[in-house]
Amino acid sequence: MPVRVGILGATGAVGQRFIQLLDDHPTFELATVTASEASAGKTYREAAKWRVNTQIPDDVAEMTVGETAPSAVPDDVDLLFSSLPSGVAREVEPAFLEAGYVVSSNSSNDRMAEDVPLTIPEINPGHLDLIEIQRDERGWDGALVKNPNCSTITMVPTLAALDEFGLESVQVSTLQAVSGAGYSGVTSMEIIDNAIPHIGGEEEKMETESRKLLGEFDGTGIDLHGMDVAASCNRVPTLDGHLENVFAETAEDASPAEAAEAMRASSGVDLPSSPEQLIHVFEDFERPQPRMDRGRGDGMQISAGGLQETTDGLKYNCLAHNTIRGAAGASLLNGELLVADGWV
Ligand SMILES: NC(=O)C1=CN([C@@H]2O[C@H](COP(=O)(O)OP(=O)(O)OC[C@H]3O[C@@H](n4cnc5c(N)ncnc54)[C@H](OP(=O)(O)O)[C@@H]3O)[C@@H](O)[C@H]2O)C=CC1
Ligand SMILES: N[C@@H](CC(=O)OP(=O)(O)O)C(=O)O
Repeated sequence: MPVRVGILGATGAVGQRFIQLLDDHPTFELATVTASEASAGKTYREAAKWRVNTQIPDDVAEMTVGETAPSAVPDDVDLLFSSLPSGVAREVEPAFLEAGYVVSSNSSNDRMAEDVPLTIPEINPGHLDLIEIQRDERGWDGALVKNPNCSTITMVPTLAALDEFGLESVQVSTLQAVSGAGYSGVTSMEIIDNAIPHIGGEEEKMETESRKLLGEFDGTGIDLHGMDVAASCNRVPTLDGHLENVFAETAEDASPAEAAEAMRASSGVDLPSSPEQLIHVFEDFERPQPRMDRGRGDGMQISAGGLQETTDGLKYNCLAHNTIRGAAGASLLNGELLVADGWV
């Protein structure tokens, strides 16, 4: 039996990626789409300014967009994906949880809440057990699970691999694609022939979310990883794919070859959207590059390269597709884990 799913905020940039990724999904069947009051009542084709590089699936194009309220979602929908602006999500997600829905959300609100799992299925699937605590504390039957920020999720799988040598500190500088800011986020006059050395809130997200993702669940909560993380975030004129330069210090010395081996050993998990190998490591120092490598593993694989020793540790580059592995694909994969683990 397929799992019937819905998308909250389905007309937006990330919502469109959800629709693309759900087309022909082996277990999920898209049953409902919601957006703002301005879109509700229109067909999806009328409401969405479609920007993804595949056609709108015919059945979705003719769906009527619903209001983003539990009363507008059919009772037989088992799982909701949320790609609402975070201010909106903060207000409306609780209503869905109180109504008993399981929500896999990409929006940044509540990612650091103590009772909300922030998960990457290949890295910290056990954190889903926080749902029991969440339900006890909040008194709802639903469940809220978040995926991390797109820049955080690009780096964390590589850090998880290096943690076998005892991660102590990480510095990272990002080169983030314009799609991360949304379709109207930066104007062409701002970004062409330019780079912007600030993305509001992004550095703090990388510094905090990475410690939660690599933290230990002790049965009552998450003990944050003890590493220090410092991030510097930059917007550059690429369309999709965040490239990051990472400097890492570990307690035990790791050579570039040992670090590459640890990264290559990071495997995917047995879920439809997980790649077979989580991290592809290039020997070629000119890779990874956004245009050439963001599509690896259908946009779900992390790429790394340029591994070298520094006086204090290692440096390397990593890359991921920010709207697939960094957004819709990450939520979808969390949804697959929720089903596999029996939460849906
Ligand atoms: N763009 C990206 O690459 C990434 C985005 N994110 C996060 O994902 C979320 C969505 O981003 P993105 O898709 O770019 O945003 P968009 O602005 O493109 O889309 C927002 C969606 O939410 C709906 N919406 C807006 N206001 C309301 C409201 N008051 N009530 C109900 N629905 C509403 C919109 O509907 P309508 O069309 O009717 O206005 C639309 O469907 C954000 O939290 C963002 O920070 C995370 C990682 C990457
Ligand atoms: N801030 C990210 C995209 C984003 O919306 O992140 P978050 O999911 O943390 O809100 C970027 O600009 O590339």
